[in-house]
Amino acid sequence: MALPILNIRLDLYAKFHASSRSQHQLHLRRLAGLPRIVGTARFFISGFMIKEMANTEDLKKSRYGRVSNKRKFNEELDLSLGESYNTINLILNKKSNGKSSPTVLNNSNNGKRNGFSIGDMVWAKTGKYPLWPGIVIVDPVTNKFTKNNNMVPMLHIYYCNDAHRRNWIKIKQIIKFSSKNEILAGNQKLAAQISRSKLKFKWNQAVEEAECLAAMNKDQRISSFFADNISDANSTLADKAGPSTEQTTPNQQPTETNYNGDRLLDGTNHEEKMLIENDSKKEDLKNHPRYLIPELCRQLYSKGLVTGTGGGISIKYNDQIFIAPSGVQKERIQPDELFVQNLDGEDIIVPPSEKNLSKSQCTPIFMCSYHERNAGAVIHVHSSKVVKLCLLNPENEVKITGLEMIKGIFNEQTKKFYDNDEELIIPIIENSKYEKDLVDTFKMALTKYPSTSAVLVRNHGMYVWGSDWILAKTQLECYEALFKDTIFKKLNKV
Ligand SMILES: CSC[C@@H](O)[C@@H](O)C(=O)COP(=O)(O)O
Ligand SMILES: [Zn+2]
Repeated sequence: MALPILNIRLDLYAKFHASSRSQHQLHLRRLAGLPRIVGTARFFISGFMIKEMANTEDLKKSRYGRVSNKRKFNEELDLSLGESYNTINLILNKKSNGKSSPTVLNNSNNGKRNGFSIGDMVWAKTGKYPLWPGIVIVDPVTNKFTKNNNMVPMLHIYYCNDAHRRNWIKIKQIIKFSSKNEILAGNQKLAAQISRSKLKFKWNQAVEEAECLAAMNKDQRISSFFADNISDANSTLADKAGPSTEQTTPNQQPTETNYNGDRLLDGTNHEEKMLIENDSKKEDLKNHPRYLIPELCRQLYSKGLVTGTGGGISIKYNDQIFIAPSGVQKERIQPDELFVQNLDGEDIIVPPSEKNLSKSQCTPIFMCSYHERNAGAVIHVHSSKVVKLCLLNPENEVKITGLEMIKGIFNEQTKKFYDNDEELIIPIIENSKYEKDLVDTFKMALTKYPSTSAVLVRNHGMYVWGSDWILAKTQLECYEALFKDTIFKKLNKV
């Protein structure tokens, strides 16, 4: 089984890349050759998966209320809360409520639709499946928990004991959750359907899970639900499909008949299909800044670029600016420790108050990059290569020629990547006591060097940005390689 799974994953990954049309990715393939780039990113993604798989063991041991893997617990919880901000109008108190969850700062209405709101336990009826328990949670793709489909109100439901599956359901097919005894007592048809259903065992487990979840408050419920379902997603691939298999992907809704045969039209069998769906959902989640920032910080730390609490990252996501906390070990950042603000600098979500965190001191520079350069992500690193290069280069700019990696740098003025025979000029600004005091000279450098995608700060490090986090990261890698070779050239006068 290991090989087919691996192939499906690599295939998914290849599809992900093939569908990417962004200019810089095409360019990078040209620059470095597809295998190398794919290899690097594959390493990144497979590393993530290996970690997830390793975590699964811990999670499996602990169903309900017994979350043994705190990191995964928090990641899942925080993502749902973070993403919910845009549209759900969730009221959460600005003050600490004593729970470890990020605080959504929003004072709009009560976020109910036909009496349902995020975190509500429900019974949902879909297709031929028996009434199935689930939770109302936002769709991670659209950030909404409710929508209209041809004027018909729908809710987005995640199902219990169904491998983290979800779909949109008409509200008229949903009722408030009640216990197993109550629902069966009032519904003889359901009792009969369950007794002869192949899904009987799975349904009973789902109900058991739902009853445990129903006893929790909404925050605990959502986090516990995701913690358990991650383990399910990895451990029950051979299970029969549950209720969500009719329309597991919001935009593309497979019909029931897709799942009736052993082998589907695209050549995959039922188990493979389930695996692909699970993986593609994880793909959505992995590209969320709540996952990306901690993950990228760990990678940068391992390269010595954000050590001793220095450096940081910010990513823009649907006009929300995610920012790492200040003065913490950057390789240990948890998803709930991120700050989220809008482009005007107003806080949207802040970490739990008991964590006593403050926003990165680099925030003014991050914001400057968003406003002045329409960046999608900004990375600040304390690069020893930058420090050395600035020592060897007292001018207020560094010029680099004749190196292949120049092709990985995007010229912000021409909107094209450099060619390797072009001269790359990167501005250097002087360091200051506080990061915020760099803003004026940083801005001046942006004006003076409209082509640049990085600013070096003497004796300190650099800021590098890109239209998205991938370009910010790959340019950082190219700059680091260029600086290493330029230092060598300067030292050896070649
Ligand atoms: C080692 S202290 C470094 C800080 O002064 C600053 O330069 C920095 O890069 C990190 O700022 P932070 O506020 O932790 O995000
Ligand atoms: Zn710094």
